[in-house]
Amino acid sequence: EHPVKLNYQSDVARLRKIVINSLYSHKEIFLRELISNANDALEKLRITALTEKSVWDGTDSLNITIKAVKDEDGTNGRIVITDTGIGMSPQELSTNLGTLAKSGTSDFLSLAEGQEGAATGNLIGAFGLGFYSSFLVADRVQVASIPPKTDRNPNPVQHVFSSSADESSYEIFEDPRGNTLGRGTEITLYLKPDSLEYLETNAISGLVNKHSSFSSSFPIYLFERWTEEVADEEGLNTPEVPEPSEALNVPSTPDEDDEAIIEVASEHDEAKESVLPKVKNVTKEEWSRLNAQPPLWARDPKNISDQEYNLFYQTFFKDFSDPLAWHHFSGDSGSGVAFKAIVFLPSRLDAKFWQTLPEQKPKDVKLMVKRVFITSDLGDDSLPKWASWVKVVVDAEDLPLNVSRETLQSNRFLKQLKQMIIKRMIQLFTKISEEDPEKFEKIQEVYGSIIKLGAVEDSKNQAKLTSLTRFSTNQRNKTSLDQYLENKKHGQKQIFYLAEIGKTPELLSQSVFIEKLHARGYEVLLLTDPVDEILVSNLRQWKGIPFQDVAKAGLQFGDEGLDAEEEKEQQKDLDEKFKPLLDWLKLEAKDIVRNVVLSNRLVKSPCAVVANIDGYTANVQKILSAQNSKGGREGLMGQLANAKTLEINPRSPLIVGLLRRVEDLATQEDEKNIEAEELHEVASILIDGALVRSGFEVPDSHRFFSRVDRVLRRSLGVSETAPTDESVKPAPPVDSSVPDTPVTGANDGGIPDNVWDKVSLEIEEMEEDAVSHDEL
Ligand SMILES: Nc1ncnc2c1ncn2[C@@H]1O[C@H](COP(=O)(O)OP(=O)(O)OP(=O)(O)O)[C@@H](O)[C@H]1O
Repeated sequence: EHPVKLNYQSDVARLRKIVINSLYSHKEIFLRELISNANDALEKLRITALTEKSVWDGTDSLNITIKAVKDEDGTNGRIVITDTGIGMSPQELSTNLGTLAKSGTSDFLSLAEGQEGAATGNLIGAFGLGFYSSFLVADRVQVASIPPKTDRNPNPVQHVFSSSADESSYEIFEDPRGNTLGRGTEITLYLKPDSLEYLETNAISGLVNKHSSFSSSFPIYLFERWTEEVADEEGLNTPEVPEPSEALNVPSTPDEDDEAIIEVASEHDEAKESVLPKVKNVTKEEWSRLNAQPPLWARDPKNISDQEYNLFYQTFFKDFSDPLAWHHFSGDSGSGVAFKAIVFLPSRLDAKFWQTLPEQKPKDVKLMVKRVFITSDLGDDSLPKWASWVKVVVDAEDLPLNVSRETLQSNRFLKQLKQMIIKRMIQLFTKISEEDPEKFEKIQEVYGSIIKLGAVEDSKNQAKLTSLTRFSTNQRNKTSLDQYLENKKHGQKQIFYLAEIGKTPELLSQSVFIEKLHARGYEVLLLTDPVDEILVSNLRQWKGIPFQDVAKAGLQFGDEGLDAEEEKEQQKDLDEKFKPLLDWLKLEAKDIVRNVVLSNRLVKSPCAVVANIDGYTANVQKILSAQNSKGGREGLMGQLANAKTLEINPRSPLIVGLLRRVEDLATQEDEKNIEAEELHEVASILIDGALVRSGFEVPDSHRFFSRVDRVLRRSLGVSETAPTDESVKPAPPVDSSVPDTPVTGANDGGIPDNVWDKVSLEIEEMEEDAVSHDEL
């Protein structure tokens, strides 16, 4: 049988290129990926054997072996990774390794191709690049494989898949060595000159400990060979181990019992003690078990270092960055199922989390039973959207092992599991908030909005989650609602807040609405996150104290009743004094606001527009008009839009000046017309200015600016009526003809002009042809 040469599917070629070019700094992951494939193949064999006894009778061992082989001259070498798993037929070798069957691959590829190094690393980490990571360290890879005997395939034949890193094709041929494997797959990596460090067994055992001790529940053995000096005494000769077999040779199935070899080593120790021994060099070898430790989650947290957790997390959840925090615990579900679990908070959210929120489903809650992975789909008992990003491993002790999806779904354990994960997440957040302010800041950065979303979504845990929310205020950067209440002033019966989406807290803190509150020392929450205002209107109150939007009517400091009689008198005088201005402004502003009052919230600014209780704040109006532009609800909008009040500041000189002019107006009958026109304009600008200052839009910006222009003219002493010279040069007359030669110079320098010359020459020749044809 001749080798068959086949071309890689184009996606594979692209993926291999990305792997080779951009993952260089992560090249060590090849081993983790190949071990994880071997593990999957063993798992598949075991599961197939449940229904098809002939593939595995349960006696021979299921394991993974790794052997590094140096070339004779020591310059090059290869690593051979073998498993006794399900194996592949020649067709499977071709479809599994020569094509990419995964959905979403093309999307992934186009994403990865637009990114550099580290970013690609993250992407690929999330994607899992499997077999192709071989080419990070190998310039040639050979995969020998043979599936188990079955009724349909009673005489399987071992085949080899062979490919070089720089070729766009691969070969498949019958293994000239025959059926050396019996069953399973053997991958031989011919190492690149820059990857020869992996020929050292220490490097391999280091990597397996680092990345793979938790990625396989099957034993992993490493072939070790070393030279020792032993006493050269008769009868004590240790026979030399034969030299390593030729390429593609298979290591014998490792002895499950390593003890014998250790004994040899102790003999050597004794020998060393003898006086003047004759020594000779003896080559020794053994298969040593690498992943003897139980999986991390099954161990005692006391004996696990942070670094181990980090590495476990990275390997298990394929995330290249460390987790922000974790919680490792064991328990009993209450329905009698004992389990161990670790809840991890990743250090960042998926970039698309918020855009894809409506479809969010957790994909990293991994349910294991007795250390064997069962599912990460909890079906109906899935976590709520706000918590869907959490990464969890749960290992239950006594659910039936081969639970099907149906029985899983109806299992009480899953319902309890969901509650438990949420509970532990909140506990973890709370603990960090109490014990580690620095880390809590990081939590706020990544999960601040998520926690608020949770408080809105999850009514059962609303109080706990709300306690964990933090807000900027006019006085400090981050405050909890409880801290806010601790800081409230005597008599204060409202939690003051101001909301404007997309503004910075710094900008918000300069709003007219908090001028007086700020000057008097009251704290105001500054809400800039879209979910902030949703949360506040959802909560309505915290510990019995209602929230008060300071851009709305109804604001009370709470110490009004404490004012001295004298102050009340003063207020009454002011009301009386400004009555003419208030009445006049009410008429002027009747299309925009429902009322005009003296303000108790302004200090410096002359005026502001405040939404009535039933009206919309500028923030809400913006959201609504964005929605409204897509149709509907105009009537309500219009009606509620002027549910506003114009507040004026009686202490502002501008307002005092305006009062005086309005009073004069009443007395000076003769000049009334011009004067009234001018004042009308001032009032319009003042009202429009108040709207803008308060975050609203002016109803007609064109009119607004022509008024401003007129006032500017007046203050510059320029005639208000002097016309602007509006004459402009008109465009040339209509010309509908199409140029018969392309306009030179119109090609923006992209194509040189002489090319156009040639093109037009050809066009001319063609035209001549056409003419002569007609004449015929
Ligand atoms: N050691 C092996 N034994 C049997 N089949 C294997 C082995 N290694 C790979 N395969 C087959 O080749 C396929 C492709 O492997 P590859 O590593 O590229 O992707 P994957 O394992 O499916 O995905 P991922 O690496 O993201 O988990 C596997 O799905 C499996 O069917």
